[in-house]
Amino acid sequence: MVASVIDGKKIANELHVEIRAKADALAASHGVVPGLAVVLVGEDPASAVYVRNKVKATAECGLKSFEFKLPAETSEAEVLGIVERLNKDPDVHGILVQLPLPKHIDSDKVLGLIDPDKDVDGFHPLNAGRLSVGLPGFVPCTPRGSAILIEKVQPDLSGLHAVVIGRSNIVGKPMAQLLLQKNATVTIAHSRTKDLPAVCRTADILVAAVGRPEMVKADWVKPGAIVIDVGINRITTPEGKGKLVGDVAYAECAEVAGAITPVPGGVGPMTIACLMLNTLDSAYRAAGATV
Ligand SMILES: Nc1nc(=O)c2c([nH]1)NC[C@@H]1CN(c3ccc(C(=O)N[C@@H](CCC(=O)O)C(=O)O)cc3)C=[N+]21
Repeated sequence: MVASVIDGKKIANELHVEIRAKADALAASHGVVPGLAVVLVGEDPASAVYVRNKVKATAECGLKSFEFKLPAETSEAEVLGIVERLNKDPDVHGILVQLPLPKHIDSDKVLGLIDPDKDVDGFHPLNAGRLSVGLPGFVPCTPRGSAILIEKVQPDLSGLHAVVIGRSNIVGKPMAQLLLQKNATVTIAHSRTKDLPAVCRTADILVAAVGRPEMVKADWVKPGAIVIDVGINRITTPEGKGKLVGDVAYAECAEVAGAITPVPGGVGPMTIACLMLNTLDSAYRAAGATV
């Protein structure tokens, strides 16, 4: 079997068009332009692309973008102060504090201070709790984007087994919650899972979110399975060139899977589209308008 390629970039661009229309409608009806504030502390080379793509997407979607680029030695108190200001700013509907933060800053403290109603990353414990009990709230962007991709291929997950490799608060856990909400039978696997390849082979839907380049091999994949690759790893090829690869050995797994996301061009662009979507939702809620 040769897998169909799930084109995350195309689906993300289609979402941008829909978001643009809804943002323009909100501006016309309520005079409100959805605003996203991004706080960056220090220089993380991997985040440069992310920030660039985010700025491009906000423009495409007709959203306002507020950038706060702070030096690595910025104190925790200063970052907390900025978050407090953004919490109060009516032009800001979404706040994203880019992770990882420098070691001298307690990220739990910073994330916990973000107004849950502006927490477009969905990282605040209140939003994590809302997701786990099925209340409306912000869903983290990467799992939300991955769920949209899965739905395009397979709208009905009841009776299907989903295996999520990775148990992070940012991807693995919320991904599992979303799949459960959609009636999949869900296994969360991780580094201590016994015979991980065998567990993965039972998956109708396999989501890899571990941050290990090309860890998932062809013989881990059930023939016909949907494979979602959340990993974005920068590696150096034997020829000394930089290259972006996922957590899935793409070429060999594409020969076994039914559908698979590429890296780049898969989950990454969907993460950004969902950040736009969460910001749009937030602005609609703040304006008391219905999407
Ligand atoms: N508070 C917070 N929220 C985040 O969501 C967050 C974060 N911190 N810190 C950094 C990571 C990383 N991340 C990416 C999202 C999209 C692409 C992306 O668009 N990738 C494209 C292009 C990749 C490329 O060409 O380098 C793709 O996969 O096709 C990459 C990386 C979000 N993160």
